[in-house]
Amino acid sequence: MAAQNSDKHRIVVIGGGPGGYESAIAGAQLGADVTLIERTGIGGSAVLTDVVPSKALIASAEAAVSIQDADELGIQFFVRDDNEKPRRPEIAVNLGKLNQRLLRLAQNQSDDIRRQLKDAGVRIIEGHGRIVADGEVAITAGTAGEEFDRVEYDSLVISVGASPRELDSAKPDGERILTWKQLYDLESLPQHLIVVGSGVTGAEFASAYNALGVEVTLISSRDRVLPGEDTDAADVIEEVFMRNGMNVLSQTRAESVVREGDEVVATLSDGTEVRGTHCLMAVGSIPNTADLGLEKIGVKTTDSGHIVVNRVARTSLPNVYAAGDCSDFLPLASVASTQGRTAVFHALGDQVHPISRRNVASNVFTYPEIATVGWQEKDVREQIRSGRVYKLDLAGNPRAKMQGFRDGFVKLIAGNNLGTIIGGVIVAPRASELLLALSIAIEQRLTVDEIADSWAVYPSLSGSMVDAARAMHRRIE
Ligand SMILES: Cc1cc2nc3c(=O)[nH]c(=O)nc-3n(C[C@H](O)[C@H](O)[C@H](O)COP(=O)(O)OP(=O)(O)OC[C@H]3O[C@@H](n4cnc5c(N)ncnc54)[C@H](O)[C@@H]3O)c2cc1C
Ligand SMILES: NC(=O)c1ccc[n+]([C@@H]2O[C@H](COP(=O)([O-])OP(=O)(O)OC[C@H]3O[C@@H](n4cnc5c(N)ncnc54)[C@H](O)[C@@H]3O)[C@@H](O)[C@H]2O)c1
Repeated sequence: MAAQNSDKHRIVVIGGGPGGYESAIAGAQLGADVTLIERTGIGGSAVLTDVVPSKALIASAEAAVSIQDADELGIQFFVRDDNEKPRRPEIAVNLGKLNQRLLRLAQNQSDDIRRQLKDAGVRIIEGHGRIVADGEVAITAGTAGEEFDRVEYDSLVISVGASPRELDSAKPDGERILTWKQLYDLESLPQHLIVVGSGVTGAEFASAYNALGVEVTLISSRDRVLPGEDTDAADVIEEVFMRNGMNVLSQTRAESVVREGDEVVATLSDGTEVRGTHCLMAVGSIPNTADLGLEKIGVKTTDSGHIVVNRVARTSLPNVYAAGDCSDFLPLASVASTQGRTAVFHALGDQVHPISRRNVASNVFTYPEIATVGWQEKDVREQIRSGRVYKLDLAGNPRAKMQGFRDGFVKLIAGNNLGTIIGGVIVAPRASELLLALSIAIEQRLTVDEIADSWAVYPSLSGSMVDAARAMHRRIE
């Protein structure tokens, strides 16, 4: 049994991703005795295989886009041949080097988090945690290995994340048929990448590989890509994808994906075959809750295996919390860490702000990006929330023109009466950096007139938010 200090509140955290490490650090900060159990690597999938490497890949893709777009801004690249004649240079993507950089970044971040946990006084145990009784977790070497330790808890935080969903008819082989975690093993760019699934994961990778010069076919089971996003925003992204030569196949499912030598063959629901050199399966995730012993203590889960939590991340048991992708809240790294902190504050009797699903900000890192917060136009149209909507295209924004940005918009959603901002969508390069103003407006219940009276720099993309707010002004009767 690990040496715990039973004079203190003992918190055990299973899983070392954003949900887990944030809760562990918060617990230690508040004076608890904290043990964190992690079976793969500190930082979790978020740091090691999902958020960090994918966003670093997207940074490289953005560099490639800047090179492609430079010509329009009058910047040309050339080399002189032996006769001093200018020629266009070849631009090559060294995927091996690029991937090494991403993995190095991920490992550095994991090391930083481990240091933070150690400095905070968190006990880290490497192994697979499994609940054996109310108040007790056993640790084994790997999922099927020998038990080598036990820890006791007053409060338990489960933050075990999720794993890529696999289809029996399209099993990843790690070489040609890949999950997003296996993409980083590629040494050179695929000639033709088939992406199955046009949710956020599929769309982000399709966008990035397309920008890196890869032929991409995106198989989307819905009417349009990104079915969960604002429809105007999804339309912009689909249009940009197609303009950039991506083959988008909508309203069709990949029934199977198999390997034929150096090719992969995806068979669609109508029997059509799509041939490529590689296939990325991006068909969603399943929570890692199956082999955790939840049934031993009666923690309630949904049919999909997600742990049911309330707004302070508490499960059906008063001393058990769940944070992140294994819970039935939103699968975002930012949400996981907020849930983790909230859980521990609640367990230790500190001040708690229950999380409001509606106010969570999110971003799709395609090119351009889609940043979203608050109520959406769909909610207004379906009369779930009353309000009015105004959309202003970026094409008229002076800064956008200067920078050569053609695609995108700002959409504000405001209450009918006072014009209080209740939601918004920004589609623009780096929209993620512009969204905070809208998040603050929503949290602080600012009105369109208060945004309209705020100063934006001229020229700036954020000026479009002020312009949209001005257009929404109504005379107060
Ligand atoms: C490709 C991709 C890109 C993404 N990009 C973004 C983004 O840009 N922004 C954003 O906000 N979100 C993004 N997400 C979502 C984000 O990755 C998740 O929401 C986040 O990882 C959730 O954190 P977590 O702590 O719940 O789980 P994880 O990060 O998955 O960590 C869980 C950890 O628990 C460990 N574990 C599991 N079971 C056990 C056990 N029994 N014992 C011990 N350890 C265990 C695992 O090894 C893992 O390390 C992305 C997701 C994907 C797939
Ligand atoms: N930038 C970010 O913050 C970011 C990035 C990636 C993921 N995420 C998080 O992860 C969540 C999950 O996103 P996701 O894209 O991984 O999964 P998802 O479940 O949202 O999307 C998977 C898509 O694949 C489709 N699909 C399933 N089987 C198919 C088949 N056989 N053929 C064709 N299509 C098929 C589904 O209809 C669905 O639209 C997101 O909601 C988001 O919260 C966030």
